[in-house]
Amino acid sequence: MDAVIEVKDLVKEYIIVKKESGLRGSVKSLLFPKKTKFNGVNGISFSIAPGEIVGYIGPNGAGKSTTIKMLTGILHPTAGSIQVCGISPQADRKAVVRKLGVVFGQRTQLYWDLRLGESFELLRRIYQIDQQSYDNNLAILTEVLKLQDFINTPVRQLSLGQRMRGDIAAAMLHSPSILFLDEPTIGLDADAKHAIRNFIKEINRTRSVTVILTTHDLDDVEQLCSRIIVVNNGKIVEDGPIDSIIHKLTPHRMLVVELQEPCDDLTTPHAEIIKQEGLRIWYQFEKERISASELIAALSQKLPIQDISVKEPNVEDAIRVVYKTTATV
Ligand SMILES: Nc1ncnc2c1ncn2[C@@H]1O[C@H](COP(=O)(O)OP(=O)(O)OP(=O)(O)O)[C@@H](O)[C@H]1O
Repeated sequence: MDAVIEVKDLVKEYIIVKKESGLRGSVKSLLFPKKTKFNGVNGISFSIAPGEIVGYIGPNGAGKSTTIKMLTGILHPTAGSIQVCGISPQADRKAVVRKLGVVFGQRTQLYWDLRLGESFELLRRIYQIDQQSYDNNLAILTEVLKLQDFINTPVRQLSLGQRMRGDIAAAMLHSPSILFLDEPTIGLDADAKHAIRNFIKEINRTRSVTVILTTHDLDDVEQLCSRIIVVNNGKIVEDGPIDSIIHKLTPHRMLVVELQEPCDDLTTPHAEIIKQEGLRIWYQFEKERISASELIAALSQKLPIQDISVKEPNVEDAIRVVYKTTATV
């Protein structure tokens, strides 16, 4: 199937002014600024198929927002090419914007002084959405995002969770086929996160909306994304299905053993003890070298075991490995 987003060798160069220390340094930098070039995004390529939910993740300063801003036409790339539904955002931003819904968790596209419903109405006029599809969309969005209790509240009086639901509805009013979400659950309580995650799943399932999500909340990633693209220092360091990235990066599993009574020798040649608290011991083992059941059998021979559990590595364990190994690249 043809990609809805195709990015090739994307580069964004920023010019930064290096400040010298002290008052004299500050004055000197002001009069004779020392400019250096720096690539916030440094040669990124990927393609996204229709209906995918992709987590675009990476540590602070990795280049996520810079990429999203270029995809939505806010920033101009220094080099490389972008196609969104076959259109370049640089060549025809208006046409691309019609295909996109964009939500920046830290900012709002709603109007502070208007009621939420009035903000939507204003966006209807700006986007020139025909009345019937607007009415249909608003009815669905109001129900799924549970907006009815605050649709007549001025935007400035909305709580963060209500405002975020309003912003997501605003981004979906013109029925975009692609939704960019930048930190959509930041600062929200568990209920609001749940509502937003459900909504994302729902629009993806029922309308095949393609979703690109940047987030530091790995629960978002685990619950929503089938694929992750991990960026660091402006480059892609991993791209693929979550399960295979976890499998590749975390060859270890954990066996947690609870003993009936203290024992002198807890060691085994098959696993490493990485933590002990009272009668509870955490053994780390390589899943390629020994299976959990073989390790349990070996330990049962020598230890009086009360209880046992196996902990599988999750996306957080894998991401920690990526960030650690690419921090200084
Ligand atoms: N306008 C700018 N001028 C100069 N440098 C910039 C500018 N915007 C971003 N940068 C730098 O480019 C790099 C990538 O920034 P970007 O905002 O894309 O990161 P990010 O992955 O979105 O980070 P975060 O998770 O903190 O939001 C960072 O080193 C940042 O300091």
